Amino acid sequence: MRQFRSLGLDGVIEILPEKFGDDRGFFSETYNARVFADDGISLDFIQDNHSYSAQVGVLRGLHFQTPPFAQDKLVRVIRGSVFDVIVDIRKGSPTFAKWVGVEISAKKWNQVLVPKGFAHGFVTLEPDTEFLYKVTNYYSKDCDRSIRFDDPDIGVEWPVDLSTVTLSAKDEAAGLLKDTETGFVFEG
Ligand SMILES: Cc1cn([C@H]2C[C@H](O)[C@@H](COP(=O)(O)OP(=O)(O)O[C@H]3O[C@@H](C)C(=O)[C@@H](O)[C@H]3O)O2)c(=O)[nH]c1=O
Repeated sequence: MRQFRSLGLDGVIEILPEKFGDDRGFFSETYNARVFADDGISLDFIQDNHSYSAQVGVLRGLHFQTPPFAQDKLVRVIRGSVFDVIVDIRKGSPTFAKWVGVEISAKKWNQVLVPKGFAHGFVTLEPDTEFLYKVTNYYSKDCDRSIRFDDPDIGVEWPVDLSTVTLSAKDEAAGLLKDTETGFVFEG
C-alpha cells in the first residue's frame, strides 16, 4: 500500500511506495498515475531526469522554472541519500518563503512531490548519490531560475558544513529570493 504524508506545506507530500522483497531482490511501482489520482493528484509527467553526485556535500538549488515552463517534480533517490528542501515561493501565499526539509534515500525508498510554485534543492549526504525525478514540463534554459541556498530570508538549516559544499557556477551566482520575480500565477 502506497502511503502519502503531508510535509506541512500546501501540496508538498512524501510518498512511500511499497517494496516487495524476495530472494531475487525487490520489485516496486515507483509511479502509478491511478494511485495518485485516487489521492486527488492528477499530473502529466513528460520528462524524466537523473543526476549523479560524486561527493558528499554536493548542493544543487534552490531551483524553479517560471511559467510557461513551471514544473511539478516527483523526486527520489536510488543510490545514496540527500537532504531535500522545498521552499514556497508563491507571492501572496501565507507560507511564502517557508521551507521544509526531508531526508530522501535509497534505503528509505521515499519520494517527494514538489508542486509548481515551490523552489527545490538538495544536498548529498553520501557519495555516489543518484537522484531521479519526473517533471510535468520541459526544461527551459530561459525560464530556469536559481535562488541562493543560504538566503537568510529563507533560512534553510542544511545539515552540512556550508563552507565545504560543492556548487555549480549558476548556483554560486544565484540571487536572493527578495530580488527574484515571484509574482507568477502557477496554474495546475
Ligand atoms: C535541469 C536540466 C538541465 N539540463 C542541462 C543544463 C546544463 O547544461 C546541465 C546541468 O543543469 P543544472 O546545473 O541546472 O542541473 P541541476 O543543478 O542538477 O538542476 C536541477 O537541480 C534540482 C535541485 C532541481 O530541482 C531540478 O529541477 C534541476 O534544476 O544539464 C537539461 O538539459 N535538462 C534539464 O532538465
